[in-house]
Amino acid sequence: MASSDRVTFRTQILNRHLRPSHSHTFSPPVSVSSSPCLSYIPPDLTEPASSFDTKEMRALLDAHNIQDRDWLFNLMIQSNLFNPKLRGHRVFVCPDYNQSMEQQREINMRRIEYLLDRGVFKGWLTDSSEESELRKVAFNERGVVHLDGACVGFSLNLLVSPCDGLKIRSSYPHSSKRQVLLDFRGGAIQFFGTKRHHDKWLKVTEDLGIKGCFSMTELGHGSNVRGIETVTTYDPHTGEFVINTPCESAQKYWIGGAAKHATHTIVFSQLKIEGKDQGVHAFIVPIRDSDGNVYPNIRIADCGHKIGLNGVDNGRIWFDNVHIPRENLLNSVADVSPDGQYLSAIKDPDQRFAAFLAPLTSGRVMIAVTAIYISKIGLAIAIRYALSRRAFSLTPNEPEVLLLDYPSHQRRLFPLLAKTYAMTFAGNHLKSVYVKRTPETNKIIHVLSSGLKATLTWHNMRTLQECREACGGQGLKTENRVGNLKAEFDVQSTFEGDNNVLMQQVSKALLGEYLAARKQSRAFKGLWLEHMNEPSPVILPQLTSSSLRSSQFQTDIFFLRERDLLNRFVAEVAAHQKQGRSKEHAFVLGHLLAEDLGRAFADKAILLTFIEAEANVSTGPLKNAAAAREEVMKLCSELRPHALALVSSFGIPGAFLSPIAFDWIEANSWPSSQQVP
Ligand SMILES: Cc1cc2nc3c(=O)[nH]c(=O)nc-3n(C[C@H](O)[C@H](O)[C@H](O)COP(=O)(O)OP(=O)(O)OC[C@H]3O[C@@H](n4cnc5c(N)ncnc54)[C@H](O)[C@@H]3O)c2cc1C
Repeated sequence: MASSDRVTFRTQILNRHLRPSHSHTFSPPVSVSSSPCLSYIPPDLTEPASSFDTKEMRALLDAHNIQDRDWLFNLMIQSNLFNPKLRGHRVFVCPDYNQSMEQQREINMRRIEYLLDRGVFKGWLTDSSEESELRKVAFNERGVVHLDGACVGFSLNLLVSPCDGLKIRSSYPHSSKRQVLLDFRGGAIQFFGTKRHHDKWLKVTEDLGIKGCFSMTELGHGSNVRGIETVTTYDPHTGEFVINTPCESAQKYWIGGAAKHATHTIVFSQLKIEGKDQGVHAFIVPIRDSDGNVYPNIRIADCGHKIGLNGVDNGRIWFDNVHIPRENLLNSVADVSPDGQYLSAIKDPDQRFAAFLAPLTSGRVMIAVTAIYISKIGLAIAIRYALSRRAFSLTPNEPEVLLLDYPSHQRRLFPLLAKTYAMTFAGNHLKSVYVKRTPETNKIIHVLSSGLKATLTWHNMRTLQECREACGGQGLKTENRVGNLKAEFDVQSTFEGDNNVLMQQVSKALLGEYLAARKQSRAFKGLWLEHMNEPSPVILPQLTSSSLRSSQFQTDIFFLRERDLLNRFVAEVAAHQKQGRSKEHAFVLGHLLAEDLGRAFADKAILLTFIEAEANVSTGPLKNAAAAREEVMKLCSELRPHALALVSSFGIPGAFLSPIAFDWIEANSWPSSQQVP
């Protein structure tokens, strides 16, 4: 077709679209007569009378700062920035899903400023009391519930604390916009700095006088923080550090807040003093002026559009011999004197690195607990939908069956609901040990937050996928949120410590304690391994419904699993050592067992915290698959009458269902008690 013909052809098509001929116009029917297919009765979703009070249940689940959470929500619904919507006499806030990436980034900033003006971030960085920390967590949870990724923007990235990118590794704080900007991801300044940094930087950051970001990851090194290639040297003549990106793989990558808004960053870099490499250290580096102009010798590029979390402006940064004052070294673990001497009380580089990264747990704590809130959103949506949607009649001319009355639908959603309920208590426990942290509890917080972050975020993604499918085609609509939540929160399994790498850290810590206790012939202490001091639990061959539901049985089986994995790992490595094949096989085994052991630890932690929270937990894992299925269906039918009240408070009444059971039922790989050493 000649180009002029093509133009004519296109013009005709456009013309037809814009001015449709009469014959192509869709005319709605003049009147819609009543017909059976229109006798749809909307579901009655008023809160049902149930055997428990949903307000009390919410208090139990949220556990703290209930009024603060409601106060924050009220602030949000008073501003159009949060897109409030009235539906059925209730106000909801949700993101505007039609915004471009640029619009999402800008509105996030304006939301943060709006909340800042109303005192939401008061004391965010300057008040480290237990109450203040719990308030922060509550705000994060509340924000996440209502804003999807935009809230991540609000909640995790903007404030300079250790939460947005905190990967532990591996560790940098995970990222929401608030966390990035206000927290410098995970309170890096609080944790890595000393008084001189606290006095100078915390208040101004809290007031958004400067906006921080957290530059740990590089193009070439993510989980492996020790391998980063940015290099910093010290010039005693000027009293300045000089930061350099020596090669392309050393460019900082994924830095939340860097692409547009951040004025300062914390750069993680190798420190070289007089030619000697002293390992990874952190420095405060100004990158932009308050008008947004990037400083000389710094180059910044945008990471571009992502599958989710587009309210966060992730960027790449290169440093070309950038000079900063000596005082900008965050010196909690090591310092450099004006004449260029490297000073640290910790001589061993491995220990120094561990001490350096140890405080970066807040991001993981925050991610673990918010993941549970996201699961709650998905479940509330899917279960409410299943109480309104009908499909197929069992007998002709009878009403169609509610989705939630199908046993298969119950089997899909209720175990996830029950697990989410149980995991809430694990999350609450994690928060409480975190806010009460002392140097002695650092190790258990590291292990617990790693195991729970991985387990809860994996659970969240699995839950959202099931909820999406349970809503059928409606699950695909962005405004129904579930699909969008999948995209926004998928990254939780990667940042703040990749889940698989975190599980390796958990198993490494458990094995370390196991080997030390065995070598020194001492009792197990810490890391919740004290059960190993007792004789191995014996699982009875005949399991009944009541024994399955007893908390004794459930704890026994979890203890047994952990004991079995530890014993097996050590025995197998020893056997390979004998055969002179130690290293490679230990490496392979370590990797294969690491995740199992990490999961075993996290499941045990969830169960124990659940039991502690609920006096009479029952139900449990089954070895016999047929009996297991029967038991699960029984439990589902017990849960069914309460389903709506449950999602209204995100809980289940009493304690008749132990969610963890379902994992066990599905996994037929459990060794019999006879096989356990
Ligand atoms: C949206 C987003 C925001 C981010 N924000 C920030 C930020 O603000 N600041 C910042 O510094 N970083 C940030 N990051 C980076 C993030 O922390 C890293 O992506 C993460 O640590 C993983 O590193 P990586 O991408 O290099 O993956 P890799 O480390 O390359 O891992 C890739 C895969 O290999 C596996 N793997 C790696 N090592 C091992 C091993 N030893 N054994 C077995 N398997 C292994 C992992 O499990 C993973 O599946 C962000 C990332 C994203 C996506």
